[in-house]
Amino acid sequence: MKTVLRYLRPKAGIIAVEMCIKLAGTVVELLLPWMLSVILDEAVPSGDFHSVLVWGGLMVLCAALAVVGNVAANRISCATSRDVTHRLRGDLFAKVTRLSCAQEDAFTTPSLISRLTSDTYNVNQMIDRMQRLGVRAPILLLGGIALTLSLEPVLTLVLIATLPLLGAVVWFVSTRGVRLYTRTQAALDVLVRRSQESMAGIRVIQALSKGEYEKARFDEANAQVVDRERRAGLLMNVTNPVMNLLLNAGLTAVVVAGAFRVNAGHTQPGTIIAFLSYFTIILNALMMVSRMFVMYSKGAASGRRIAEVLNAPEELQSRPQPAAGGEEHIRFDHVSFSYGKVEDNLTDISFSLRRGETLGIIGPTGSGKSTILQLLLRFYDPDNGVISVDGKDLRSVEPAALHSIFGVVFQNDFLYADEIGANIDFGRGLPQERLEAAARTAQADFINTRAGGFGAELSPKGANLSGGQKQRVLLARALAADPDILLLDDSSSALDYKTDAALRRALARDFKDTTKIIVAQRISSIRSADRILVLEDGRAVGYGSHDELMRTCGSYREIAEIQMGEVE
Ligand SMILES: Nc1ncnc2c1ncn2[C@@H]1O[C@H](COP(=O)(O)OP(=O)(O)OP(=O)(O)O)[C@@H](O)[C@H]1O
Repeated sequence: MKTVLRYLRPKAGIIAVEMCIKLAGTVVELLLPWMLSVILDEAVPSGDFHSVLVWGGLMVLCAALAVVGNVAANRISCATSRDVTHRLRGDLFAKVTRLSCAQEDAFTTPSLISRLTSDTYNVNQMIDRMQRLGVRAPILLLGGIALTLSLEPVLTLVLIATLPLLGAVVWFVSTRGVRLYTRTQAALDVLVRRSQESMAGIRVIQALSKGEYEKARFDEANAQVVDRERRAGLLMNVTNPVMNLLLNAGLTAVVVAGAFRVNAGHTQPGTIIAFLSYFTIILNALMMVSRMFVMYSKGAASGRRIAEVLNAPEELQSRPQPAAGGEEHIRFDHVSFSYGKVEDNLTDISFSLRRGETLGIIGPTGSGKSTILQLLLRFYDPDNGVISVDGKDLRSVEPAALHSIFGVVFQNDFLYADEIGANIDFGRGLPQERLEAAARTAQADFINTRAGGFGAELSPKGANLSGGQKQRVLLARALAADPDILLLDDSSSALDYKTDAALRRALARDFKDTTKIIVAQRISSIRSADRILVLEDGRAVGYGSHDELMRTCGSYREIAEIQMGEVE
C-alpha cells in the first residue's frame, strides 16, 4: 500500500478539497432528520405555520446542497483515481520494460500482463471508493451516533450494543478478503498464460486437431478462477445480509423500546421518527464501510502485486568495472552462465571478434547458441568471466546505450499489425531511403511488388506474410539503423538457398564495418564467416574457420557431411 500511497501524494491538495466538499455535504445531510424532529415536535404542535415553512425550506436547501456537494466530490474522486492509475500503469509498464530477463522469468509474462491490467483496475476502484466513502461513511456513522445520543441517549445505547458485532464482521471480512483476492489474482495469471499459449499456438492446435485438449486445459484454469472468485464472492456476499440482520435486530429493539418510552411520556414521536432516520443512515454508513473493505481487500492484494514489480531491484543498472582492455570489438572471456543457477547452460566460452568480422555459431538445439546472444545483449549477466564490447565490460555500460549499437533478429521475432515501413522503422523516425536500402540488403524486394509497397498493412504477427518474407522484413528492421553489431538468430532458416546466398553477399558488401554474429543451423549460412564456434551442451567443441574446423572438429565435419556431403 505504501507504493500506491506514494502515487496519491501529489494529489493530496485536490483530495483535501474533495474531502472538504464531501464533509460539508455529509454534515448538511446529517442535519435533515434533526430538522424534521424540530418541525414535528415543536413547529407543528405549536401551530406555527411560518416556522414549518422556514424549517421545510431549510431542509430542501440542505438536501440540494448535499446532492451538489456529493456529485462534485464524486467527480473529483473519479478524476483523481483515473490520473493516479494512469501514472501507476505507465510507471509499471516502464518498469516491466526495464526488468532483467531473469526477473521476467521469475514474474512470468502472464502475471506481468494481469498486473498491468486487472491489478491496476482493482487499485483504481479502491482509490475511487476510498475517496467517495472514506469521508462520508465515518462522518455518517459517528455523526449519526452523536446526533442520536443528543436526541435519545437510552435508545442510542441499544444501537451501540450492536456495533462490536458489526466491527467483528468487518475485521473478519477484510483480513480474509485480502488473502482470497490474492489467490484469485494468481489464478487469473494462470488463465492469462493458458490463453496466451493457446492464441500463440492456434495454428498448431488446429493442424493437430488438439482443440479439445486445449479447451480442457483452458477450462481447468477457467474453473480455478471461477472457484476462487466464488470463495471470495461468498465471503463478500454473506457480509451485507449478516450486517443487515444485526442492524435489523437492533432496529426492532429500538422500535419496541421507543414505543414504551413514548407511551411513558419520556420522549416524543417526532424524536423517534428522527431517531429511526438516523438509524437508517447509520445502517447505510456501515454498509458503505463493508463495501469499502471489499474494495480495499481487492485493491490491497493488487497493490501488493504491483509494488512487487515496481520495487524490484534495477538489476541491469550499470556499475563501474575495471576496463577489460583489448583491441577487439567483441570479446567473451571464459564466460559461464546458468539460467536456474543449478547447472551451467554455458561453460567457459571464449571468443573474440575485431570490428567488421563475422562469427558463425552452430550446434544442436539447446546447446546455448541463443544464450550467447542474450548475454551479449546483457539480458542476463554471466556468472563467471567477462563480456566486453570495445574493451568495456558490459556491466559498466548503460543498457540503453548498449542496445543502441545492436541490430537484432531473434528466433520467432514479432511484427506489428501496422504498415511494412512502420515495422522496419520501429518508431526510430528513419528516413524512407534507409528503410528502402535496408530492405534491398535484406533481399526484401517483394515489398515493392506488393500492393501498397512499404505502406502495405500487415496482419497481427505478420500473419499475411510467408515465413521467408517475415524473416526478410525483420532483417530489414535490424539493418535499417546501420548497427555496429548485427545479431542474427536463425533468421534466414526460411529463405531458399539462393536468397540466403544473396543475403550473405549483400551483408558483406553493404555492412563491411558491422561486426556480425550469425546463429545458424545450416553450414552454408556461416561457412564464409571469419570464425565459427561449434557448441555442444553449452561447451565450445570447435572454434576456427570452416576449413580449420573441417580438419579439426569431428562434430562440425559430421554436420557438414549430413548437410552438404562435403568431406575434404
Ligand atoms: N529463460 C530460460 N530459463 C531457463 N532455461 C533456459 C532459458 N532459455 C534457455 N534455457 C535453457 O538453456 C539451454 C540453452 O538454450 P538456448 O536457447 O541458448 O539453445 P539454442 O542452442 O539456441 O537452441 P535452439 O537451436 O533450439 O534455438 C537449453 O537447455 C534451454 O533449455
